[in-house]
Amino acid sequence: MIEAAELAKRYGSKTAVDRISFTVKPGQVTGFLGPNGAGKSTTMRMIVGLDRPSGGDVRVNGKHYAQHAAPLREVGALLDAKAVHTKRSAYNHLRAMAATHGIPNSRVKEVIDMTGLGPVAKKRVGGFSLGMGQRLGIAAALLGDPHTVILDEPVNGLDPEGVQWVRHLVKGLASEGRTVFLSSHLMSEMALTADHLIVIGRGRIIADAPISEIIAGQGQSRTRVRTENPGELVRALAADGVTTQQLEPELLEITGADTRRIAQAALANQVLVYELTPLQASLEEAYMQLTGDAVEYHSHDLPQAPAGAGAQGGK
Ligand SMILES: Nc1ncnc2c1ncn2[C@@H]1O[C@H](COP(=O)(O)OP(=O)(O)OP(=O)(O)O)[C@@H](O)[C@H]1O
Repeated sequence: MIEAAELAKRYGSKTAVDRISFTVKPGQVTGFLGPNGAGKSTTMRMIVGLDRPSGGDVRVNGKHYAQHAAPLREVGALLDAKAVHTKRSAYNHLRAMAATHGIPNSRVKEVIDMTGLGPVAKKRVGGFSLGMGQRLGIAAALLGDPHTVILDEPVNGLDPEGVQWVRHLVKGLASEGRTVFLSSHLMSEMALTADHLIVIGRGRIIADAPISEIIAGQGQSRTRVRTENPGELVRALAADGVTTQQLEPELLEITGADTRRIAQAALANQVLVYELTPLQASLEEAYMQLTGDAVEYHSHDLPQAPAGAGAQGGK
């Protein structure tokens, strides 16, 4: 269990994390989601004592990270996959870590097997690809067989097989009752991996809920309607403050009214409707709606492309 209370971090005049409170529970995968610069890495670094909070508090299983007698057995973290001595082999790197924490060599072999590093374990880490470096970082995080696992962007640089492997690994760790906290800016990946989401933007928590609730709550109900008399239906619904968009002569997309209300309006006005389809917002749409105001670097802040550039494909 990770518990943050009013946790804050300032760098000079910049507030990276703005008095956030949240709990990461055991037995499920909690995703930590947010745009670039939202404060995810800073928060994770404070959890493991690598950054000192400017305010508030964060504890793992009731104690500050450094107060644990054997922190590596309590919390395993992947924070910066590149922070490894490049001249050592993966095996020697893990062995050195294990030796300083009283972890037996047999565990080193176990995590090498778990992370698929076997074939490259004796090679120098300096020559590792980004994906191999990520696997080594995850192996190091799991070395102490910790109750709590914190992974900052673990799928960064992994190929599709690697992404799937991380997904199975973290779900497996959670099913064993461990606390798993995982950051990403990849919505699609979170939808497949996380049970619960904490969404952060500009250092503040925007949402903290089960993933299903985030999807259901954010996407305003939209319905696709085919009717022989769209004008009449639009008039009937407009009176109730509902927004409609006519996509084709007999096709409407209606926002802000559920299917029952649309059917009632159609019945009351004797309008024939021959399709009524609720449209669910994708996680991507829900995320864009949530973080719309919280993105630090908007793409449209970039200089405009010259007129006509990139316009191919338009109809
Ligand atoms: N050491 C530092 N000194 C000054 N500012 C910092 C420092 N570390 C982070 N920041 C700033 O704090 C904010 C949060 O950064 P952080 O790296 O925690 O975000 P993030 O959500 O992990 O982003 P990303 O997805 O890009 O890694 C950013 O605006 C960043 O520029």
